[in-house]
Amino acid sequence: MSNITLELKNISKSFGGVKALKNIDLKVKDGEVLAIVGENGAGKSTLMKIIAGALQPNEGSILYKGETVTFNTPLEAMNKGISIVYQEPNIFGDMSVLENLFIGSEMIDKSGTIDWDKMYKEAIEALKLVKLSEEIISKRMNELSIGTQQLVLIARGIFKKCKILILDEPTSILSHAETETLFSIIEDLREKGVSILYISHRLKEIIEISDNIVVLRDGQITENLKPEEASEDRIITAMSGREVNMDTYRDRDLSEAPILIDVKGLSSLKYFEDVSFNIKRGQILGMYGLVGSGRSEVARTIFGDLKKDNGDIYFEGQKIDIRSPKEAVSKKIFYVPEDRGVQGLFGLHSVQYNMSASFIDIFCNKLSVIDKNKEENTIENNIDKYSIKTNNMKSKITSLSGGSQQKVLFCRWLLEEPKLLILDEPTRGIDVKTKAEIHNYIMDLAANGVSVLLISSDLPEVLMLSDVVVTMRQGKITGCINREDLSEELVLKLSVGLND
Ligand SMILES: Nc1ncnc2c1ncn2[C@@H]1O[C@H](COP(=O)(O)OP(=O)(O)OP(=O)(O)O)[C@@H](O)[C@H]1O
Repeated sequence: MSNITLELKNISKSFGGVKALKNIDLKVKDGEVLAIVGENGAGKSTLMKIIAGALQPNEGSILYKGETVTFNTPLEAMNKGISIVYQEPNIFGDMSVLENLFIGSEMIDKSGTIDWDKMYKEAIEALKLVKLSEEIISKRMNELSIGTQQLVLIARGIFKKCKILILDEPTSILSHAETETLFSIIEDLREKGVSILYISHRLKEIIEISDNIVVLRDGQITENLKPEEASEDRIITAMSGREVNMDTYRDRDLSEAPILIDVKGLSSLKYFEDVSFNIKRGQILGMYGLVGSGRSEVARTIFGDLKKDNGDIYFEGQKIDIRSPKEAVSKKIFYVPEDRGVQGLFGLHSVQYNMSASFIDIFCNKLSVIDKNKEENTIENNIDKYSIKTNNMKSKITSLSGGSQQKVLFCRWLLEEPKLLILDEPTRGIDVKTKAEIHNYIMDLAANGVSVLLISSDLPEVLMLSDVVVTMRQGKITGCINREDLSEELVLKLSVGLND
């Protein structure tokens, strides 16, 4: 058939003993939006990396526009019209948007020097495709929000003869408005005949935008669904092979619960100002705001990772002055950060090291010697409990799928029981089944008296788990809504300033 852009035949890929993909057959049509779903570690990213030339299969062949091809590098694939945009923006932060757009494919004039004028003109066109203004062209990438960085990378992927665009979990870091923009970009591309391969754990959006849904489980395709026949439950069952209970919130009466932490007029002037809220014992306080609203910085200040300029924090009724994360941890305030790659994980180390890094002393005997058996049994149990896909606990953390890395980080902070657990985007990149498990786990912790500060851009998650929601905008608190008054509309209005 002439309208098949890409065909994979019998593709397999192993990493050591892990068979990441087994005999994959897949066809992608012109202008098709094909969603790829699966649990963490199912093989989605590996499959996409093979199509984009970042990995080579052990077996099988790829036909692109009817011809058998081998891509040895992503640049080779990109030059043929296949681009990939990864989940975590792969940027050169100190370089300009212009430089990032052209890195590796700079334009050279007749005299052999870089033709900045020509590149600038093309950059304007490229940014138009993703609805970004040319004003950002000279800015450094790390001056932009993470969502805008992602859109710049999408612009880089599509503005030159793009035939296939692969998006690996694009919306997990995009704001509501940026997600809407992305969907309209996808619509434009579909009309131009560009095929989109779209990985996401957000099933609602998949049903909304895709033409077909392919379900991967343990490296194999288990189902091929049309969105009109694919309810969220059906997809989840296909992904996990069993039904998952997504119903989480349990009503609790917290009227008598004492206040654990009382934040009064807290400011860190570069990021936020005059922030006040309190969290009771066993209460989940959701903090919602657009990227850049100052939510993570509030969390980092409470954790002693950023310096406060003004305001007070009372913890268990006592005024405290936390000047380092170490002091916070000693008070049983734990923080699972947003950006696992930069802030959370030790990339050169094993799963074991990464899981026990913060609380190694709990495995020590009276002589302060690490009881290896105790440590390894605990790690093994967690790997099992959270279905972390890894060869074994000695594997390097970076060999795990994104979702499994996140689970390791989460487990690390639950080795000891916190009093206040700060979770910054706890389920970003986590599959629906594990997400439901983590939600249940958060509810269990709260039921046992742990207070939770939940920062999340996943509005349904915030609405489902929180007893109270605080909204932030441009470094200020714009609202505090009790559970009985919560609605998606109200939270969004307050976080974009429509209630001003
Ligand atoms: N470079 C690597 N070295 C060793 N194992 C790897 C490597 N890359 C992936 N794997 C393994 O291959 C399997 C599939 O991983 P992959 O990243 O493709 O999953 P995924 O479906 O994209 O998961 P997620 O949703 O968590 O991102 C996992 O078991 C993972 O640990």
